[in-house]
Parts: sequence; structure tokens; C-alpha cells
Amino acid sequence: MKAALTIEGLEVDFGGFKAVDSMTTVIDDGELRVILGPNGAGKTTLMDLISGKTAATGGKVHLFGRDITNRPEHEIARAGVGRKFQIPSVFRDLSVLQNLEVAVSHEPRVFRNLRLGMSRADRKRIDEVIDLTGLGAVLDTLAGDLSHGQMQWLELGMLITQQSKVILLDEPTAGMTQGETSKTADIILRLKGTHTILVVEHDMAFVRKIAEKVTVMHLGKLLAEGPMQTIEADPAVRDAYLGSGGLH
Ligand SMILES: Nc1ncnc2c1ncn2[C@@H]1O[C@H](COP(=O)(O)OP(=O)(O)OP(=O)(O)O)[C@@H](O)[C@H]1O
Repeated sequence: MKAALTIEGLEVDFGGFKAVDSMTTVIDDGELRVILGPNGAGKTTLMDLISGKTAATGGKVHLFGRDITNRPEHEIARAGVGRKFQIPSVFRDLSVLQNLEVAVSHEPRVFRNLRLGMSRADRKRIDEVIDLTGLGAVLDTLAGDLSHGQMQWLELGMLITQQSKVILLDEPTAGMTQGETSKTADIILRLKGTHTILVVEHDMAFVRKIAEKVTVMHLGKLLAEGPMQTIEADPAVRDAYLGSGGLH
């Protein structure tokens, strides 16, 4: 199996405090990896280091064998790492379809006549994303008028349209209804295999639905890694969550 992301001894030192420390893990191409850990474990910071938002003070990140450690954020994004934030970066004044067209073109200003100049492959990709996200009924709706869930799916769809190969999702179900959470799980499960997905999430019902291999962080370090069932039974993991109510 080819590695999509290779993280080797990664660390960031914030004035003597290592939020991520000696972190090592390999995420295979097409894998869906869930990152768990109590509050403050370093999960978001790990994503910041992978995406270039925060500079590492030690260690390496390789993307399909290419060293992307401490490269500028836009360069890492262009190399194929897409990040979805809790506040979506969609164009609120454009329709759903226009947002997808912008994502395919990488060029916000040319959206007006884009359909005409779009390649068959691009059009196909947009159609696939519409099918995946179930946004077909709201293609003409302004993104700003979408429901919370729809907006999250649009942003995820935009990452796929712009051909992100590795997708980082930080608490993708935050603020979602149960129905929206369930649909998000379905979308993520459909992406598995064609995309490499890293998910940080606290909603354990959602995690149990999607998780295969899980990485648990604690105090910036790797605490445990393996199948969800093994992780849930691991005494060290239970101890790490003590005081925060356990894996819930
Ligand atoms: N820029 C920074 N400077 C100093 N400390 C920071 C900085 N960014 C994060 N931290 C600290 O690093 C630790 C890890 O934070 P991080 O947000 O990565 O944890 P997390 O596992 O994502 O937690 P949560 O589940 O609560 O979101 C925290 O103690 C946080 O306060």
C-alpha cells in the first residue's frame, strides 16, 4: 500500500511547550483515519502542521513521498492537501453550482462563462460531487442561504472538485443535526478509497460509524493506534480520558 502521508517525529515547540511531540504515523493512500484524544491533546495542531498553518520545529511530513514540511500553506494545498474548517470558506454570494465551478477553475473571476470553457473531465467531476453531496436540488441556491449541513457538504465538495487528494476534517459534524451527521458519515465513507481522509472528531457515535484505524493522541504524543475495537478496550486510552468522562 502506498503512503499518502508520512509523519515522522513531528513536533512544534511553543516556547517550551510541545503541543505536538515526536509524532509518527503513516496514513495509506485511500485510508480513512480518525484522530482521537482528549481536549488539548494536539489534534488540531497536528492538522495545522500538516497543512502548513503552523511551522514545525522538528520532524518531517511527506505527501506521497514529497517533503512538504514547513512549505507555505498555499503550496501544500496545491500539492493536494485540502483542509475543511468549521466556518466554511464558500463564496456566500455565489450559487452552489458557481462555487463548484470556481473550485474546478481555481479562478474566482472567470466563473460567469465557465461552463462553456469547461473540459469534459471538469464537468464530470462537478457532476460526481453533486451526486456525492446530494446538493442537486439546490444548485441555484446562494451558498449563503444553505443550511448549516449543506454548507459543510458544499465546502467538502469544493475540496474534491479542486482535486485535493488528502482531506483534513476537523470536527466535521460540529453543529449538525443527527440527520446531517449521518449523511456526513455516508459522504465520508463513499470518499474512502479514492481519497485519503483524516478526521478529528469528538462525536463517538459518528466515529464508530466511520472509523477503521484510529490514532489516539495524548499530551501531544501518539498514545495508541489500531482498529477502533482495540482502541476502545485499551486501558491506556481509558486512563487518558479519565476526568473527561471517557471515550464518549
Ligand atoms: N499557537 C499556540 N501557542 C501556544 N500554545 C498553543 C498554540 N496552539 C495550540 N496550543 C496549545 O496546544 C495544545 C494542543 O491544542 P490543540 O488545539 O491542538 O488540541 P486538540 O487536541 O485539538 O484539542 P480539542 O479537542 O480541545 O480541540 C493546547 O494546550 C493548546 O492550548
